Amino acid sequence: MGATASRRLELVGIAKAYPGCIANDRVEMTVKPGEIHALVGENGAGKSTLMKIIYGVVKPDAGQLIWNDRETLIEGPAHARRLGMGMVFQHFSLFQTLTVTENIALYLPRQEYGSLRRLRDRILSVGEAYGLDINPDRHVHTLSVGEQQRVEIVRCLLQEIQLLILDEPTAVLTPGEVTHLVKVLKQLASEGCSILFISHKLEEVRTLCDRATILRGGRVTGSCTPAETTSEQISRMMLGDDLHIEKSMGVGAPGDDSLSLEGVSVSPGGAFAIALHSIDLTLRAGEITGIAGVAGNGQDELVDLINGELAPDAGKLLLDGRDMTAEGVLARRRAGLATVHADRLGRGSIGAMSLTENRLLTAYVTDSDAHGFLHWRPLTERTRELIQNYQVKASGPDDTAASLSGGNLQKFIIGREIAQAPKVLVCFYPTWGVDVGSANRIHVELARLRDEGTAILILTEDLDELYLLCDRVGAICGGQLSPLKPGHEVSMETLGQWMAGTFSAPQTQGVQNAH
Ligand SMILES: Nc1ncnc2c1ncn2[C@@H]1O[C@H](COP(=O)(O)OP(=O)(O)OP(=O)(O)O)[C@@H](O)[C@H]1O
Repeated sequence: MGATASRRLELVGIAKAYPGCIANDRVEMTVKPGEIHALVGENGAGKSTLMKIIYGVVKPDAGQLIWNDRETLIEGPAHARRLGMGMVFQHFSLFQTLTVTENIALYLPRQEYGSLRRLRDRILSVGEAYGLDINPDRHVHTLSVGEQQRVEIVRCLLQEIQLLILDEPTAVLTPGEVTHLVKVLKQLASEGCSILFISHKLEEVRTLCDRATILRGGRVTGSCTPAETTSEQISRMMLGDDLHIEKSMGVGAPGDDSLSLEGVSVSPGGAFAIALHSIDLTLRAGEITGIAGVAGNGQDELVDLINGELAPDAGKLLLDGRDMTAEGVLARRRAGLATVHADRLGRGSIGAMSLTENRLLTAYVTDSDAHGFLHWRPLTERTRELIQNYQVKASGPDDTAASLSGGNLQKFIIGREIAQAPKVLVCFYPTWGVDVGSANRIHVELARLRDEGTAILILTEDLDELYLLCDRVGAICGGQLSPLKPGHEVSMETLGQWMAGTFSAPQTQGVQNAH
């Protein structure tokens, strides 16, 4: 029946309210068989909620769902999967202590995969068929964000699938990986599988999707054929007429060395962790340095090393000229180091805690008084300011982190770190899942922080963002750092080669990185 249906999915009057917020307001939408359909909208517009309703994770307050021309009540995700739906969530639903194969086994009915060995073989063959390289034996906690996402995608492709829902699947992929994924999605669509795709990358929506539905404040505000619509027109449907995008971030005026790694090496902390080899890196006050790289090439280790969570085997770390190699996380934070982690709901925040409490997780150094006491009222007030300044969609400082949409949580976390005016800011994926307007605000704030003298390190796979923001760019591959050079001296092709590991040996790094 699925193959002959005229509508793979139709939503009629779908509504969902949370305390203090209407997440979906009488949403109407149709997805045809084999159609790649984008759902776009600002942070908190209700996109994830709508996807969760389709997939049976969230029950709507009202409305109907028509599946393959028949009204259907989705009882839950297992039911949705039996019907032929698969979903890749924004925050991965993987068990960290289990292997890739074990995780996927939990998701499929036993009769479908037989034994773990057979499942392992199927994972390998599906991964190979779609160019999604994953090792079925690795434990999920050893995988980078990008690798975990590949597991989620492969897991959906193991079943007979008629509708694949992807909540920002490309946000953490490199351009090469995105190209791969686009191929996979186009192939699936040509086989009749419909794709529902949430993305904040409007150019990607324009090149990939047949139709787009635009949500604003929980309501459908328009739909279009993306190839025939400009990104600017789509942005206006999403954000209204007040959209203003600052296109240039200016350039830094580098001052003194704020943080230096001198010949730092780290042996792998676990069976699958990446060793760092003789890293020389200097971050200067008033400068943004950007490091590109395919996920899982040592970025996590580099951040943990700078942060004080990973001790080096050799080499030195200097913060503001002080040797802090032997110091831990707290001492480094007190010395003015701040970090925005890749994992925003886990390391970046605690879901069950309020926004004020989450602010305190890292701001207690700046927010406590001279005697170490905390004063709740000013803290709440500062949290309220943070919510306003970064236009975080929340009803107030008492909201839990888990109740925020992904992009709004990202805005909150990055705003929290910027507000502390650190001397050094290390920032993983600064605008992951953030809509165009808010991404621009974050870029402007990062440039302002740089101009005030902070040394900023950005790790991202978004090369457009890297070139837009960074004064110097480089790449990390296999735990080795490429040269770092001004953006205008490094073409995207060269940077792509560096990401693939084609650059001079580490012995010469000190020379190449010298300014
Ligand atoms: N479990 C929840 N409890 C309370 N409020 C919620 C919950 N889930 C979502 N919301 C609220 O519903 C609104 C829509 O959230 P949703 O996650 O659907 O947005 P989104 O469009 O996917 O945003 P983003 O682009 O940031 O991912 C937000 O204001 C969010 O705070």
